[in-house]
Amino acid sequence: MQVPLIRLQCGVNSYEWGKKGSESAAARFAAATPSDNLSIQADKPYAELWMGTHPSNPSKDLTTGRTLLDLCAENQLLLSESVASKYGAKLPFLFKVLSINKALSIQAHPNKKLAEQLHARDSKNYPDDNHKPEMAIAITPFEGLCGFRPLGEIAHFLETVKPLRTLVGENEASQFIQAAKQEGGDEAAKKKALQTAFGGLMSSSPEDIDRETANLVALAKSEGADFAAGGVSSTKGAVLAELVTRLNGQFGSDIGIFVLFFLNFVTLQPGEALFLVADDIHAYVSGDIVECMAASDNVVRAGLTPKFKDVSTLVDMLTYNYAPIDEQKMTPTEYPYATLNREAYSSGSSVMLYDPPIEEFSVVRSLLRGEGAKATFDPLEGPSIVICTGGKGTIAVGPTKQEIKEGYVFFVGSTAELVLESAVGQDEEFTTFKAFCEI
Ligand SMILES: NNC(=O)[C@@H](O)[C@H](O)[C@H](O)COP(=O)(O)O
Ligand SMILES: [Zn+2]
Repeated sequence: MQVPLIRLQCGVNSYEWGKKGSESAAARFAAATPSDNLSIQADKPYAELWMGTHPSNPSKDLTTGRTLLDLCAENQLLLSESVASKYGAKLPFLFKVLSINKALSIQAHPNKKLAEQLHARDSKNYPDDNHKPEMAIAITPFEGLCGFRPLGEIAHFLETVKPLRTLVGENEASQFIQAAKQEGGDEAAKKKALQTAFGGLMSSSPEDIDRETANLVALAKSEGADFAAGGVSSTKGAVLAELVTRLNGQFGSDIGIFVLFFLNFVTLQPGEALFLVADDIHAYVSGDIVECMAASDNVVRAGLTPKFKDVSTLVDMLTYNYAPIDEQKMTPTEYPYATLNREAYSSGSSVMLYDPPIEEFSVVRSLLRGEGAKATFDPLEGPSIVICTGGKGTIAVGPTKQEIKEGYVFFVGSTAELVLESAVGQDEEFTTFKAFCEI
């Protein structure tokens, strides 16, 4: 049976935070594939390229115009028996490119049980009954807020940033500081103190938020590097001052600006990654990323957004885990199921695996450097989606070979032996990301 290699036409969402026009990688990548309903407008934001079978923006077979969802429903072998029997006749993951001009919402994604409840209660705002653990891999330098800071850092900010302490509340702040400074101590009590302090912040009135935002921005502008008493080792005062003024410029007076002091500020260089389990609080701030997640579009938001906010649900659902920045990052490993040819080895090409601790997806990034560098992938018992984010080459499955360039997206059916070959110059790179599920 001929295993299919299907060129996909993928949709792009224009959320307000997306980069504008052709500055957006999501727009450029979408425009690389012929489409009768996409013409990039210079002043329009293009936030997310969606690759997959999610019904909100299903990818289509470029040749026939049929959705990948329909093709998988018709022939579950495209997914493999094991994947289709566990996840149904659709991809278990949703694969995206995000191009971020201004901060995404302060958000978390509900776990499976909560997703079912929210979907049953409010399917308009919660379109799926599925969890949404997600992984982000930087294509360009990326900034994000991910997970609660170590408690000592939050205590430092409550002691040194008066507008923050005012919004949290004097009692909640001092109880938190006391709990945070206890050596050892009861972990559950510390998380409870964190939830009380964070809940105090998030229940601030609009008048208080307006007043204290003005005070916070004035301090950030006047104190600069001395802001927040110089900050903490992971986020210096000058960085915080710049972030406060930047977010204020993007959103005006907003409780999300104060959440900065509770969450780790993470920067990723291209190829670095982070993984967020369900119920982990985060807000991406800038950069272009590849993102992969379980098949769901459930977002619980609480700030930095014009969209529907559900603050009480967010405060109640969070794990209140806290950890240093490095524990938020993922370390890729060499992918053992790809064979590089001599050109690829000698040019320093790489095939790296990003493998989060969940079943629905993993991602492989291939960097093939110079003409003729080639990677041959062992067949997978499951579906894959491949996107080229830089350079050009060919993609082949058995006797079927096609050209692939920046922005091209392909679906690769189960049990395919996939071959990627570079067609770039000596010192250039042919970069692809492949999301897949194999159980
Ligand atoms: N962390 N990234 C994600 O979860 C993306 O997949 C979501 O689609 C975005 O968060 C959506 O952000 P807004 O709701 O527009 O603020
Ligand atoms: Zn998210």
